Amino acid sequence: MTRIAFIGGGNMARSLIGGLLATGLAPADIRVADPLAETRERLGRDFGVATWAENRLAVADADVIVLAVKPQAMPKVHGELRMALQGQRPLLISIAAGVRLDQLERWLGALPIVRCMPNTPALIGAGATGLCANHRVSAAQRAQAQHIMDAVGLTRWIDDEALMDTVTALSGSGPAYFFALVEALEEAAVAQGLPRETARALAAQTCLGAGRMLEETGEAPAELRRRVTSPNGTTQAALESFAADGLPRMTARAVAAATRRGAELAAALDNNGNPA
Ligand SMILES: NC(=O)C1=CN([C@@H]2O[C@H](COP(=O)(O)OP(=O)(O)OC[C@H]3O[C@@H](n4cnc5c(N)ncnc54)[C@H](OP(=O)(O)O)[C@@H]3O)[C@@H](O)[C@H]2O)C=CC1
Ligand SMILES: O=C(O)[C@@H]1CCC=N1
Repeated sequence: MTRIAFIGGGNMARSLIGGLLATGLAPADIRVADPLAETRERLGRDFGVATWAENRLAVADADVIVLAVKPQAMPKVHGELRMALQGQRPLLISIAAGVRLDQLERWLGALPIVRCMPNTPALIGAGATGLCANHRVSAAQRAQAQHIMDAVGLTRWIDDEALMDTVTALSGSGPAYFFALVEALEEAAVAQGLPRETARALAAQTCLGAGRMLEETGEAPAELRRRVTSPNGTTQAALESFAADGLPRMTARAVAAATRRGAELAAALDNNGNPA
């Protein structure tokens, strides 16, 4: 039995808790700390997990602690946890964007730490998570972290921590890019006269269908794209328009901006955990 304590009960904690419970983990093995009474009540109601207002109470006797707060909340959290964790040696899992392993060690002590970058589809078991461990993480703890993240979707270990900001920019933020594309497709179709509900349903199902084809056929995206694109047909007209408007360059710039932002979030915390 693994007791997992979540620090922060927001969007990502909800996604992970929902996914873990769906795989059979007992609600009694999950505890959550969040400052907001309303958030705690909702977690208790929706998932049947125990909640606390104080972080130190939630982490007592936890085997795994998941830090699920915004990077900006880290200074407060590490101040509260450092004392509480004296004499305890849990596995720490941080999902905070940008925050580096060396920073977490400096703030929380020489603990085994896995830095993860999941995404919100974890809520429906379709998450994608990159994981990166410090040298204190044992093989058993590595398996433990992977087990938790496997419960909510696909996992990949990232050996070079510097690439975790890239993972964040790709799959951490990525669901929002696809939602934005579905929104844009919906708007384009509505502008041409399609009823909104129909436009949204067709756009969303197309996104789902394309994703499932990638997964189920194992074909390269370029090959699947080629099969949709009849010579001189409608798809070719649209793809040429995308190319003329610089879709690959736009995408590369967006991913670079998100990657940079991850590093900035960490740099802002470098002053002993306090915002610079
Ligand atoms: N959202 C996403 O798609 C992803 C997010 N992440 C990372 O996950 C982390 C959480 O993001 P997300 O779930 O979206 O954020 P949320 O704001 O939804 O959740 C964070 C929660 O932590 C609570 N909190 C704030 N301060 C403390 C504290 N001192 N102790 C305990 N809890 C506290 C917040 O309460 P209150 O609201 O009252 O401040 C809030 O309920 C971030 O670091 C983010 O980078 C990673 C992958 C994907
Ligand atoms: O936008 C953010 O900073 C977080 C990290 C990845 C997804 N959401």
